[in-house]
Amino acid sequence: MNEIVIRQPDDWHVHLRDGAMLKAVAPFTAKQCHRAIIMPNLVPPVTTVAEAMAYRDRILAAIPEGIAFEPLMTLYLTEQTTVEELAAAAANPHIHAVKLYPAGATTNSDRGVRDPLSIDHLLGELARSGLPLLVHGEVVDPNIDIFDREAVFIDRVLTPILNRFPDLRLVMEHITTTQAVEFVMSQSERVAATITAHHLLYNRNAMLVGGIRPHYYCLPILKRETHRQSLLNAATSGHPKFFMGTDTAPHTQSSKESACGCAGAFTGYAALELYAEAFDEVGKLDQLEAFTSLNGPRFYRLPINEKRVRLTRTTTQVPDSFPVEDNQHLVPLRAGESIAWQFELLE
Ligand SMILES: NC(=O)N[C@@H](CC(=O)O)C(=O)O
Ligand SMILES: [Zn+2]
Ligand SMILES: [Zn+2]
Repeated sequence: MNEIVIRQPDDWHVHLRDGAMLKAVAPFTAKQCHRAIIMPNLVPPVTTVAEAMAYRDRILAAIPEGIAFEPLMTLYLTEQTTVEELAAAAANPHIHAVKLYPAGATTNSDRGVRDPLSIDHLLGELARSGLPLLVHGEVVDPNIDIFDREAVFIDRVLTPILNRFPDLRLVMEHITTTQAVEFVMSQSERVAATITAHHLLYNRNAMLVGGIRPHYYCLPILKRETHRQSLLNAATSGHPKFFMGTDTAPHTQSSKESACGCAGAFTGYAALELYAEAFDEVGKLDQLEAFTSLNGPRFYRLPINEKRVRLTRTTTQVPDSFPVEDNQHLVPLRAGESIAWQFELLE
């Protein structure tokens, strides 16, 4: 297959940041996706409905004229979040989820929740309203190896929470392991998962063999090949529990290429092309549309997009970097290499 036409996708996990970075990256996501779930881990985080509405306005102001893009806002759960704020979020048409970051688990998660088993009043409210809880699923226990943190989180945190709240709707974000695939499959339809393109395309060798490659460092960290195979099976299965969430997570070149570099990979400039490569690798391009454009709206109870997009098999060169501001640059995943597909929105 050298060409494929599918419904326009949505990205169910993006970091658009703020200020100059927002202006630099928002157009990329808006060019490909009609909607995107906007992660709230700004500094300081987006914790109230009022802050989410103000951030939404800044995002819309960063989208080029003539592009129809809908930011689907989320709130960042803290230990100070109130039940009233969550009820107001559920009643707001622009807020579509609430995000749980275990404190210290990832970029800008310091204000997250130290003990996710201590917020039953908040989880009870989400279960009542039906507003989905999106979870960065890794424990922060220093005794747990970084490659095991997702699997341990399932046993220690996710299982008890889901047992306590049978109505809670939950998305395990950016899953990276066989254990996560099996866990999500073992649950009812109220539990789903996003999968990134980079976790479908790469195992940990990409980050560590032949030199340490900071642009492949993201959290949860790339795992071994068997896990990548499980993710590929899940994503290309057509099962409605799995959908696209790029976790495009831009950081400036200087903050990535550092003795203590930030976690996050910038893939939003070519999200669909990268997913197409992964699906093509296993001969499953016919399942791409379910993953990128049908399963997400179904879980979030939103209509399917009307527009179509075309992917054409054409080798395209990836720039070494994109400008942000002044001397700041953004290095994309695959910088200086090529991508096998080209994206086009059909009007
Ligand atoms: N994925 C990452 O490695 N980084 C994300 C945070 C996150 O999604 O965990 C970021 O905000 O940079
Ligand atoms: Zn995360
Ligand atoms: Zn993320």
